[in-house]
Amino acid sequence: MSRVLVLNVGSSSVKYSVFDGDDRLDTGLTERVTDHAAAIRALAAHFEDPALTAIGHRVVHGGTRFSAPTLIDGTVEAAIRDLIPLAPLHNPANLAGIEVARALRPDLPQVAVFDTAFHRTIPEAAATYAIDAAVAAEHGIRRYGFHGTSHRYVSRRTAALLGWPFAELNTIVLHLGNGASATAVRGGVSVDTSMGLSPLEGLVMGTRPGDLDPAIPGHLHRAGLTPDEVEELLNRRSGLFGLAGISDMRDLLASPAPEAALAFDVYCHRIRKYVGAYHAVLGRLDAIAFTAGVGENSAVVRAAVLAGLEPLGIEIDAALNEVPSRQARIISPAGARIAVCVVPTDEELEIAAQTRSVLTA
Ligand SMILES: Nc1ncnc2c1ncn2[C@@H]1O[C@H](COP(=O)(O)OP(=O)(O)O)[C@@H](O)[C@H]1O
Ligand SMILES: CC(=O)OP(=O)(O)O
Ligand SMILES: [Mg+2]
Repeated sequence: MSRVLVLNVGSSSVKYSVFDGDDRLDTGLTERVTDHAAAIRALAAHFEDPALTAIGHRVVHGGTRFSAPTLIDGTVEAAIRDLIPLAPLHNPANLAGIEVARALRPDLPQVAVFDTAFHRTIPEAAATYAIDAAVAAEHGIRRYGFHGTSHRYVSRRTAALLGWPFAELNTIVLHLGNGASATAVRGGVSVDTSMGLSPLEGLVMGTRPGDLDPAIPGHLHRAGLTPDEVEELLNRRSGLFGLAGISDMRDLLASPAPEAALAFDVYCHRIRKYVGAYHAVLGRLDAIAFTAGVGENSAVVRAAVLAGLEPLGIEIDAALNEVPSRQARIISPAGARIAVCVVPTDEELEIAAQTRSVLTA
């Protein structure tokens, strides 16, 4: 039996799990992380297990080069490093995880599982930005999409929950964590997603704005901010934090400040827009799945996002929505045309399976 340690280093959290096959032997979560390298080093004891056979890593940006899980060597590590400008909150932290793992267990194979991989199926019409085609080609400017490991896992779990073949179900997955993204999944395949070249586009997040008028960065630059200051503003001082000074949804919901109420409204309005857009992209919509920290735990957010969408066939049962549970579950009324579900993501389980698939291939 192969034993795999998985590291999932996100923008605000570090998660690890140890699996024997699909059995989770151990798991842990550090939240509200600012120093990722220190949070990873604190896990050193978990790397020492002599029964480990591999280490699997979540890596956020894989560019066009990686569409499958990949055994990490110096060349792969350099490629992940080259993509840092496109994922400045994530790829450095993912590399820190790889470096700590290599230092502690040079004897073990390490595998990278990329957030971008699931989205390599997005059609050109959705992946192409309407700018000068030669400039876009020269600079690799296209929609890559992120959280793909989660969108893949959750869309498959949603099909299992509903008893539908994965290859026939059309789903909108709303991954609402510190980073957040929406994906339209048609028959098991990602056909559009809200994050783009980088994990900045789309939904409002803890510290990132999501969609913006593209004039804004240039306007701020001409007003005196350096390009690095604009990047910093957009990655770390926007989103819920920019609007209300609070990036964590639990704290935002507990705040009585009017800025917090506005931030909540902006956050939910943006998600609603994407639900409508992806309903149109899919044509026939069968299911909406809420996942990740906010999506799994906040009944208030789920209710606000979908309120008033009954004319689209989208409805939540208020009592079912409020039931606290860690299980995948349906929260739409019995007989609803579109199933609304809460489906806990498990990026670590998916990364462990993909890690094993590389080593047994
Ligand atoms: N009970 C809850 N109610 C509302 N939000 C929650 C709850 N539990 C966690 N969250 C939110 O989930 C977000 C973190 O989600 P998570 O998926 O763990 O993040 P990451 O993007 O770092 O992986 C935070 O904004 C946190 O406040
Ligand atoms: C891609 C991304 O935003 O990831 P996270 O939600 O972990 O920050
Ligand atoms: Mg996450």
